[in-house]
Amino acid sequence: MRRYILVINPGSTSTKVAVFDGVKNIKQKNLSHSAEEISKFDKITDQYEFRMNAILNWLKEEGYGTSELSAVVGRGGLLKPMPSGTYMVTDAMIEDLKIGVQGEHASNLGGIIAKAIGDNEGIRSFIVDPVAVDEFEDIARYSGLPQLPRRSLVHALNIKAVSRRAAEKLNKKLEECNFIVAHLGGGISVAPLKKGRIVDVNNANEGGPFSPERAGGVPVGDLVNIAFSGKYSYKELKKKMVGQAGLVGYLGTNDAREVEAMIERGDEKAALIFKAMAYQIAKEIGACAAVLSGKVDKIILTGGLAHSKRLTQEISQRVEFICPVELIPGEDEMQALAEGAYRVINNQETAKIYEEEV
Ligand SMILES: Nc1ncnc2c1ncn2[C@@H]1O[C@H](COP(=O)(O)OP(=O)(O)O)[C@@H](O)[C@H]1O
Ligand SMILES: CCCC(=O)OP(=O)(O)O
Repeated sequence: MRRYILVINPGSTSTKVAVFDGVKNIKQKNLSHSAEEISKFDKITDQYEFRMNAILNWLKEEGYGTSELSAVVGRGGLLKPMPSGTYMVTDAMIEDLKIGVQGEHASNLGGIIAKAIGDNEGIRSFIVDPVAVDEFEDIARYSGLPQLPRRSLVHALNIKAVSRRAAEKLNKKLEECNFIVAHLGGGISVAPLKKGRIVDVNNANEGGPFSPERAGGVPVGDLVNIAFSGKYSYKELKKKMVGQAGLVGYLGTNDAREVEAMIERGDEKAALIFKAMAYQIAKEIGACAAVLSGKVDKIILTGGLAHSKRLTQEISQRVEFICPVELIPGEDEMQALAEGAYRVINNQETAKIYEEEV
């Protein structure tokens, strides 16, 4: 009997799910979730059943049973800062994913769902290059307020995967390249890669450019004022910053395709907001060029939003003075997750243990 690897990738606007035969993607579905659908849930862990059902229903529709799986691999979440690699999902990891030790994000469900399915079938579950991967240089950790160090929360999985692909095209090893990668998804990470290491990033959950549904960096004094205005509870304000801001806040949708349709219909506000998002992304790329002292081999635009010509042209015309811009729309995450699990089940690599690494 053939045995498959199930790949689960919960993002803020979607759950991507795929079945792999070895490292070959044989079936994939991107299940999109509207801001309205997601906003019903108070906490990320409350979405467990909703996302689990969506995955199991899809598997059933496609005619696969969980008994045909050899391993389950999920996108890892906001765990403690950790080195990159493939990790076994352990009980200690599950505890931290449930608490959300570095915050709330859909990717916290990746390991939780993977382990539930894996344990049920008596097979192994893994995560690969989670968003908590931390390769910062020490200089990047200072924020200006000693109590609040800057943190590495980043689309590490896709950033590493597309960077490997871009390095190959240059006939170089990743460790020989300096890249700036802008992952443009539900959240946005703009990261300088120095010799293949993510030495800084805006923090996709809390800073940098605004994104389809996140506020990004906002004026801090004004944020303190509204936090103490009595208008919002702690929970309401946290949720607003990561789920009801950005494109959702200005235009009521997290779907860039809908925003483009509004622009096509002549909506001037939508056009200006979309341009403003591009402007902020370009500005962050400029900052990364300074981190790399201008020695940049390539700027890479990736993630779902990199499908938008309007957005990538707007960004490119502001940054192509730095170096060539390459578009890798969508993501390599599903492939990277499957390959990470495959290397371990084929004994080419040993899975790391979370509690030994953090
Ligand atoms: N073909 C497309 N053209 C324009 N925008 C797109 C396209 N496909 C996806 N997007 C946008 O990309 C964003 C989601 O990116 P994605 O990387 O899938 O996010 P996540 O994994 O964080 O949920 C959404 O705003 C979505 O509307
Ligand atoms: C917290 C960083 C990861 C992130 O923002 O992922 P999505 O774009 O999938 O929401």
